Amino acid sequence: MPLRVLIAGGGTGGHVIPALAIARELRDSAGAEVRFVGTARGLETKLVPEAGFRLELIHVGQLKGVSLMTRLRTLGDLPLGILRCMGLLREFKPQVVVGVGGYASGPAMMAAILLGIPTLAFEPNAVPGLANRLVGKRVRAAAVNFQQTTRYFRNAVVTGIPVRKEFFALRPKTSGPLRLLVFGGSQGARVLNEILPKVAGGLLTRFPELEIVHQVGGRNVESSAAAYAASAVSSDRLLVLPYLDAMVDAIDAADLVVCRSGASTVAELAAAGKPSVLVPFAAAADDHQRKNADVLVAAGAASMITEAQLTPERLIAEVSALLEDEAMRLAMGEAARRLAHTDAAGEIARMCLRLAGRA
Ligand SMILES: CC(=O)N[C@H]1[C@@H](OP(=O)(O)OP(=O)(O)OC[C@H]2O[C@@H](n3ccc(=O)[nH]c3=O)[C@H](O)[C@@H]2O)O[C@H](CO)[C@@H](O)[C@@H]1O
Repeated sequence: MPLRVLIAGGGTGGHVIPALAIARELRDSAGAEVRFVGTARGLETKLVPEAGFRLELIHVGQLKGVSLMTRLRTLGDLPLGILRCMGLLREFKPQVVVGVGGYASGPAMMAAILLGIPTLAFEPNAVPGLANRLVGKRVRAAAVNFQQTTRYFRNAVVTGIPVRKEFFALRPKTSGPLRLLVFGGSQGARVLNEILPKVAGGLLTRFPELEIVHQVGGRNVESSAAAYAASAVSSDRLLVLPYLDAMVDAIDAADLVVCRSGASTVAELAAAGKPSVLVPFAAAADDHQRKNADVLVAAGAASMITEAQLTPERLIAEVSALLEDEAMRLAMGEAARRLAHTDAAGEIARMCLRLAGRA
């Protein structure tokens, strides 16, 4: 009988993308049948079917950044969400349930715990989000990215973050046109969208070979185009995009990346061995993007500009210094690569097999 694994959670790319790396590994190396549980408003509705996995939807309201009424309603709906997950579990009969954090993760993990199905939590950030904090001490095992995170869980192992295998195959870039890649998280980043139009013109003039590719987020294409127009930046060496579907290719083609320091993003930069200028999202819970960035900076793999320090002058200075210095970029890329966890997906898949008694 094939191994069956249910992966629960989603919301942003930061939850869904590592979940897909785990799912592919379970399918390809263990022949497992993997299904997902998510909610209709998460990025899973796009990415999971595209990757060829089945997605079940449950209704879970929001708890963070919403009114008290909405929070109460979300809590009131929780038992129904758990019941619906228990129904899904009885039907699919997985031997393991993996919770990756985000909306659907909490009810699905609670349902699995109530039914006595082995659970594994995955937590990419230094301090777990709400869903994982609630179930942390009741899961059978957990896979985390930081040593300090192990204390929130039972049987936690530092595996690192699973990223798409293709990132590891990228080689340092030493030819082709000079390219700067700028992106926010899966939704873009407002501070980058505001500052790039103020620095792009100067950079394009200073580096006549330079191309800039800027991912602004699905909802921000028009406002960003207007901001570039207002700054009189118009060039066939500037490309503004809503979302990068082919992130591996985009990173491969870049000499330097300016981006946020979400957990998967920094794991991918490490796997790809790519130098970067990181601008942590200051409002992230427990300032966790800063912690993610600190790890790369301490290793000489990236430079960091906090939002408080972010000015056009500072950004131009950091980016120009790196665009001018290929040796420095290559050294940073090598340092990044040394931080990569090369087998996180494999380790997590083997943890699932052990929990299912298949090791
Ligand atoms: C604003 C916020 O709360 N962000 C959180 C969210 O970020 P976010 O969802 O941005 O998370 P990550 O940086 O972890 O991952 C983004 C993922 O989206 C991919 N990508 C991004 C842009 C694009 O155009 N195309 C594309 O494929 C990246 O390659 C990466 O795999 O979850 C992360 C993991 O819990 C947290 O560390 C972040 O702090």
